[in-house]
Amino acid sequence: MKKEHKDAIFANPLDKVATFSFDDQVVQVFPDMIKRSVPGYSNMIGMTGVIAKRYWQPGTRIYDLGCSLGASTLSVCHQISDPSLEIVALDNSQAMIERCQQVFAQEALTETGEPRHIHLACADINDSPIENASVVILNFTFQFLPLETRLPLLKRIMAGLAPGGVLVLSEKVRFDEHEQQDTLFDLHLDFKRANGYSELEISQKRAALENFLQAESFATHQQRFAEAGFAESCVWFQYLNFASMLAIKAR
Ligand SMILES: Nc1ncnc2c1ncn2[C@@H]1O[C@H](C[S@+](CC[C@H]([NH3+])C(=O)[O-])CC(=O)[O-])[C@@H](O)[C@H]1O
Ligand SMILES: O=C(O)C(=O)Cc1ccccc1
Repeated sequence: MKKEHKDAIFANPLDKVATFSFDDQVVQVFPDMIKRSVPGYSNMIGMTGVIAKRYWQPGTRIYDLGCSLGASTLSVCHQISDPSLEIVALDNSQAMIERCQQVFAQEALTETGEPRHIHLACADINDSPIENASVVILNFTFQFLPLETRLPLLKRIMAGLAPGGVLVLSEKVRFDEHEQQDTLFDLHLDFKRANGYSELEISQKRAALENFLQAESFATHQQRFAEAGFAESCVWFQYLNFASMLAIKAR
């Protein structure tokens, strides 16, 4: 395994903070960055595999949309040992896909050491077919999609899911009540400080994410799930302003 590098991307003053990009530099430090930035990340990833095990229907696929370095796919592989399982893992960052390919070659193996059936591709999830799925995972990806593409994507996911299938959606969320928003937002900054990020790193990253990561409220997510045709949705995890939801298609 390649050594995991510490995230210091925003540690030095930048003349101009460019919009965040999932480039080579981010790929190098991504596991460290996401663990130190997203409260509850490991819990949500770990439980994603457990949820997948309950909802996966043999003969159908699992989709990991915005797979980055494949953490959700690996969680699924740890929980579902059936070698017939087919996973489609997509990301539109070529740098992520190249590194993810190495991770899967080393870690995504069956009990007998064979490679798992994973279709890994560099693709925009907004123009990729979603077919014959029983589990669709969007772990911290939906928040980066342009707002107007969010409902159309959920409708395509709904259409590609088998009856009784599930969507796992993990996101940064925002709150309509100002006090709650301020409290949980400030505590997230404290979470980052406690994980060793400096004020400069925090403020430069915040500038880089402005208008790029657009968090929405639980109410907005719930309304959209219903509009896309999901029979049921719920929040199954929340840690500060990060949460994971399930949306289930009727049987
Ligand atoms: N339109 C798009 N099409 C495909 N990929 C996209 C698109 N937009 C963004 N991405 C990809 O979505 C990923 C988001 S990271 C996901 C973490 C992973 N799920 C994890 O649980 O470890 C979360 C984060 O960095 O906060 C990046 O790899 C982008 O390239
Ligand atoms: O760092 C933040 O403030 C976040 O919202 C999470 C995040 C984590 C990794 C890449 C981009 C955003």
